[in-house]
Amino acid sequence: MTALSTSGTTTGTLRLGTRASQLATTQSQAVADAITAASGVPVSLVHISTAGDRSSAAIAQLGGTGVFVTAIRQALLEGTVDVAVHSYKDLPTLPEPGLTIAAVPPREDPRDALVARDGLTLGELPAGSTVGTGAPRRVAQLRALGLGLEVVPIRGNVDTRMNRVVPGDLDAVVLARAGLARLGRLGAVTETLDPLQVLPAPAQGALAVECRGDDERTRQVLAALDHAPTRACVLAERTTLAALEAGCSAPVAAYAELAEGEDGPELFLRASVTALDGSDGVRGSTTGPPQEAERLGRELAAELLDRGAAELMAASR
Ligand SMILES: NCc1[nH]cc(CCC(=O)O)c1CC(=O)O
Repeated sequence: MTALSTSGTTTGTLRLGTRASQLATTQSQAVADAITAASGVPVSLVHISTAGDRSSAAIAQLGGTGVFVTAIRQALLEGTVDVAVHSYKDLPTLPEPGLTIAAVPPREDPRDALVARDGLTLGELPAGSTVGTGAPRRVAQLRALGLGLEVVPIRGNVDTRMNRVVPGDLDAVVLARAGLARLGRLGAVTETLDPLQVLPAPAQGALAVECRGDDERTRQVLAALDHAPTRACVLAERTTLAALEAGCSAPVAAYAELAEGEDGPELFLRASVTALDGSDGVRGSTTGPPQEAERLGRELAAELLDRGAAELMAASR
């Protein structure tokens, strides 16, 4: 197939805006390659600097992970780029006027991963061990395990965080397995955390490929990358988060899986809200057809709110 010449540039090349971090450029390049493989359309990467990259303040203080997204979306809306690839879990739950998520590619393993000294697992770390993570959801769930772990707030890119596991610094860090997979760093993982212990963040491991809503040609090109099962799971998880009226920095986890049931595909959705100090929490689950992902998310959130989720989140602020 040959490239059509109706994009924002005269050459037919799609311009894909990306942050300069290694994770962002790696996943952007993977999507760029998939676009070209599926449609023959050439894609060029354009680096964009965001407030989150320029500051080393805690993400929560900068206004949440949305800081990584704003500058990229601005470039899309201004027309300086045609496509953006986001880590889906970093996107605010409110849709952005003028933009559309044109593709949700197949998801990576969404679970969290432990990178610990001496090959240790979570259960093998002695009480008092230091475990680094910046995400309130991970902080709360790690404390709730009751293992006596000392959770230490850290941030920075994947390599910066992994490099903290050295004698005299941290005993372990917890990261998204998907980020390590994309960077080819799975060899450092000492345990993939069971969702029964640490439930992943809504949309963790998934990508959102975004373009302007009125850019029909780009929408059509990107549609070839869409994976309906991933889209349904992410929709269920993010609807739960939105219905809890929680931001991305609330200690909220949600994880949907698709399995083949007797009457067709079944979506199994779990969610939790945990007090930041780990002293209390609520968990719930529901199942139903993937076409009803939004209803499942709303109903699970309503159940958790009934059981005290709002109070847990308020106490965690
Ligand atoms: N919060 C930052 C962030 N946003 C997306 C990923 C990579 C994994 C993913 O796509 O979910 C990470 C790193 C991490 O949580 O360790």
